[in-house]
Amino acid sequence: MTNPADQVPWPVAEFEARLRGLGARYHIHHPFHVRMYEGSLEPDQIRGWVANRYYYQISIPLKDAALMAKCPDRGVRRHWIQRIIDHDGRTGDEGGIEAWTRLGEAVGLDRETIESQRLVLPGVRFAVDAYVNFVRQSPWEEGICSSLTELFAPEIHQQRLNSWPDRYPWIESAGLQYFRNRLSEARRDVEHGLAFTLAHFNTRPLQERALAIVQFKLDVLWSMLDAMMLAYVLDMPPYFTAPKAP
Ligand SMILES: O=C(O)c1cc(C(=O)O)c2c(n1)C(=O)C(=O)c1cc(C(=O)O)[nH]c1-2
Repeated sequence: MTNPADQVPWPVAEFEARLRGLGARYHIHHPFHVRMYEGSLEPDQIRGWVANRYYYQISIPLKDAALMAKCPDRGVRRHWIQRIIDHDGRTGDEGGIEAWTRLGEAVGLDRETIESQRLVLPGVRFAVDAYVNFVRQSPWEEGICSSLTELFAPEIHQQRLNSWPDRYPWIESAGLQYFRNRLSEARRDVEHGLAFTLAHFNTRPLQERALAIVQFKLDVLWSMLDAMMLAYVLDMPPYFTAPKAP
């Protein structure tokens, strides 16, 4: 039998604290990310990360467009459209995907290699696609909730800005502009996404659903780094044990 106390919604402050508590599982704690922060990654490992994360960057506007396409609320769309502009850019402000590509060039990748997606690992592709497909298939309100890992993103961008210049002095500082831009963009996005989630997910089952959605998104981010850890740190890229093609 369910306990009626389990059906009472958490007060908003407690719900918010539970959402924020999921930060303990953010990919900032993944061993690949810890190595990156500590400065112990080799240039090729940094290049692998940037080339793989490119796939996340180009998928985010597809995810945001899918959400907008089914959102009947004009006020929400007015907020959400800014996310697409942030990544795709406009004339005179080339946006996040271009800034990420410049980060790729600053770490020694050429544009063609990044844009070809040749270095994207299957595990990263599957994880990112799972996020886009989740938003395609779910109610738009759940799509908004799934962006809430961005609560924890300013800290991770700031950590990179603090550590990379000392630990990876071979990377030109101009290449880090993406992280600088995201500090304010992520804060603004999450203010809206969090206020919406706290108001909309207002019964206990909905609140529990919201926590499960954010956990799913944490799984996406963690799994991306698992694939990179295996390929670039543990030297076990896909098919490394498979017989060579004749
Ligand atoms: O570098 C990171 O660790 C990181 C994480 C996340 C995130 O938490 O999903 C995003 C970003 N960066 C990011 O730059 C970004 O534009 C972004 C958009 C979203 C989203 O779910 O809509 N997450 C993130």
